[in-house]
Amino acid sequence: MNIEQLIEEAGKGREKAYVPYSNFPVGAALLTTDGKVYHGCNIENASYGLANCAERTALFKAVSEGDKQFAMLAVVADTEGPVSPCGACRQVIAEFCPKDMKVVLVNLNGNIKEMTVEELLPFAFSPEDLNE
Ligand SMILES: O=c1ccn([C@H]2C[C@H](O)[C@@H](CO)O2)c(=O)[nH]1
Ligand SMILES: [Zn+2]
Repeated sequence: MNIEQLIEEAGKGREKAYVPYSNFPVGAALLTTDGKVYHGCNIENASYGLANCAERTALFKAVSEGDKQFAMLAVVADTEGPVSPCGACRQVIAEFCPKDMKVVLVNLNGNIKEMTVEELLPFAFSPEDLNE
């Protein structure tokens, strides 16, 4: 699975978005090291603050199925430039994904920004910080 293919999968995730409040669908596709793809979409709620982003949906789906070895994440939304994941998602991405893993951020016009997990959240608070 290459970058372009994973971007296409993120688009499929976006089609499932439940966004009656923001009308801002976001899609994600999370590739495992053994080649499986988990799709994610944002899922909103009448209690607005309970919205779950596409990135966290994909990650939580994977972790809940026992997959925790990730190779790449793609995220797509209809933004002016490449979509920028929120702070909560950056923290969750940093929890589960290697620092040097590629995160591919795109919009519907084909603008692509490739970053690493560490670039997305420098100096992250991480599981190792809890070890004495
Ligand atoms: O990277 C992002 C940014 C925003 N959202 C969602 C949250 C909310 O449902 C909507 C508007 O913020 O977009 C995502 O899913 N991912
Ligand atoms: Zn988010």
